[in-house]
Amino acid sequence: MESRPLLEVRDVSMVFGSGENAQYALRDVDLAVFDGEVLMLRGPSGSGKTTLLSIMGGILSPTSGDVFIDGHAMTKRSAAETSALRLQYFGFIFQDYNLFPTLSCSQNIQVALDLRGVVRGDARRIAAQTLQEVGLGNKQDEMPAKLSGGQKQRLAVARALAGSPKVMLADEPTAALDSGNGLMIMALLRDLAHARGRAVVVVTHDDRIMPYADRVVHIEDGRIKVPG
Ligand SMILES: Nc1ncnc2c1ncn2[C@@H]1O[C@H](COP(=O)(O)OP(=O)(O)OP(=O)(O)O)[C@@H](O)[C@H]1O
Repeated sequence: MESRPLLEVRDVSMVFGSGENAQYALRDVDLAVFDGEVLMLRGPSGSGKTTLLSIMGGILSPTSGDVFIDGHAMTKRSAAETSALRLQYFGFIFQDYNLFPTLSCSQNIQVALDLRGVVRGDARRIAAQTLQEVGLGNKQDEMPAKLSGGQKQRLAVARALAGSPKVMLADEPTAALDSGNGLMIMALLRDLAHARGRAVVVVTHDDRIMPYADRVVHIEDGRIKVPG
């Protein structure tokens, strides 16, 4: 039944340091992610989850192995080519929001669209629309400092959504939020996967959001743990 994965990690290993200080963060990892699913990555601290997420999105280049997005190799490319694929296919959400503090909510989204070559009038319109979608329609000109934690994360989600990513990668997106806000963020991400057929990968320690997972992958000591 399953078609070609949207994102595929093939035999990826990642070593930090060299010689006596070499440390394997990931070993021989294979993972396929399909459109329409929310995949959660779990595992103890230091097991390699963030490293894997960063490699999936082309933020880090693996020591060996390959990553494919929609059939395109992300690895063994120039930094400029990887960056272009990253912009075209991925959205990112982080625990600490990573907003631009000196820009308004709308401008935070518009700069992300500007990077993708969207012209200013369109960027303003898309920003307004995505803010509406995450329930911040009345905060367009507000500065991020004036928002609550939940609102800041919704703005970060809106910024990532605005680029219409095929894959959303989220690193502990609910860790700093109370339950209500955490569940609201997950509802937005699940809707992205289920209603719009995108893939969502979430690194999390947060038991409260586990009901939102379509699939859970466990990582230990840099390896995918096979169930059973
Ligand atoms: N830039 C780096 N330089 C050196 N070692 C690193 C680097 N990034 C990660 N590591 C090491 O790689 C291993 C995996 O780290 P990673 O952050 O991927 O784990 P994690 O599962 O996301 O942990 P946590 O749940 O605590 O965020 C750890 O031993 C970490 O110390």
